[in-house]
Amino acid sequence: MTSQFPATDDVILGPGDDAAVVSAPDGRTVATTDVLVEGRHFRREWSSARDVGHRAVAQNFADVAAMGARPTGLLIGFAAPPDLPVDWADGFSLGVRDECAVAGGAVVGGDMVGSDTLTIAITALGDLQGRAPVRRDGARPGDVVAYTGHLGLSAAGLALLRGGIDGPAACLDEHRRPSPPYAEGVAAARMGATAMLDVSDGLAQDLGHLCRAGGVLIDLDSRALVPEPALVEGVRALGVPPERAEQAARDLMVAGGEDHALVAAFDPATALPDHWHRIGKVRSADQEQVKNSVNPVTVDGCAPPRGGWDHFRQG
Ligand SMILES: Nc1ncnc2c1ncn2[C@@H]1O[C@H](COP(=O)(O)OP(=O)(O)O)[C@@H](O)[C@H]1O
Ligand SMILES: Cc1ncc(C[n+]2csc(CCOP(=O)(O)OP(=O)(O)O)c2C)c(N)n1
Ligand SMILES: [Mg+2]
Ligand SMILES: [Mg+2]
Ligand SMILES: [Mg+2]
Repeated sequence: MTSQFPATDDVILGPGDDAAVVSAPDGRTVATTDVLVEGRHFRREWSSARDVGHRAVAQNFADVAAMGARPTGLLIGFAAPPDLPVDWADGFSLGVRDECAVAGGAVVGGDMVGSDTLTIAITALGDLQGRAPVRRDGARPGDVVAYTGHLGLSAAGLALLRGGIDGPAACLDEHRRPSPPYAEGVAAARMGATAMLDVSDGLAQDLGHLCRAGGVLIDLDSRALVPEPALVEGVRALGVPPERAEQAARDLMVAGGEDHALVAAFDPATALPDHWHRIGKVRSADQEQVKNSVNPVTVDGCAPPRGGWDHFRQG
């Protein structure tokens, strides 16, 4: 499984010994881990082995990017039932290899064990290149909130798969192989982003973490949340009537997760990096207000949609 993973300049010693050695020129390494469990995070009927390889890497390197770091190394814990076809493991490895090539990191090690449930536990490393990490707790009142990447496509893709609907491809593809804007994490850090995270659970939910960490509130501007045409198309394919499609798509942007878009706060005097879209503002709050608030994140001053899925269960 390991020989097909190419090394990069960061790899001093790759897989094969008791541990790998990855360079960290400035002495600051970002480390993060995420686990994917069959049935909860992916289904073999909905995603190919190669898709799952892509997604496993993307989910982890998105967290590296969200700290403002450059992806360097990956360690892959692969726990599989004994009857897992060898082809599946090979396909998974190809997906991992190809997503590593996109993100810029390398597989430096891992472990393979037997398990009743197919489970993939990845640890990802990144290089801060001498910068301070962009944390969740740095947003200040008055900051602009902006995102880059996709919002809502993956959630639409999941709803389409659940409904057995074969399209539009842009939604299904984003669910199967999310495309985090890795390089934008570094770009945002260079531009002085005050706080940042990747959207895995849903925009409003994840921005809630940023609010609670920073003791602030965030209000999103619905006019700035412009759904991409493929998302509106996906919502239409789910059976939402045309007059409600735009709003349903916007709700998916706010409530859907797993696209691994990057969302960050910036000082209002800073020009946003290219490809970033302004979607809201950080507001001041007293600590108790934030701690006790069910919805520290609002849209036009109102509670955000609770979840994207309800819309489609109706249809
Ligand atoms: N079991 C755990 N042990 C230690 N830290 C954890 C554990 N689960 C989550 N964390 C930490 O909590 C933070 C948020 O985790 P999570 O919500 O999974 O983040 P993300 O959505 O970015 O993957 C991370 O810093 C993560 O490392
Ligand atoms: C089969 C299947 N069912 C449901 C989902 C939806 N889903 C699973 S986990 C998740 C949220 C993110 O996962 P989590 O494990 O919390 O990742 P993290 O936030 O740690 O990156 C979502 C929306 C899915 N991806 N696949
Ligand atoms: Mg996590
Ligand atoms: Mg994250
Ligand atoms: Mg994560």
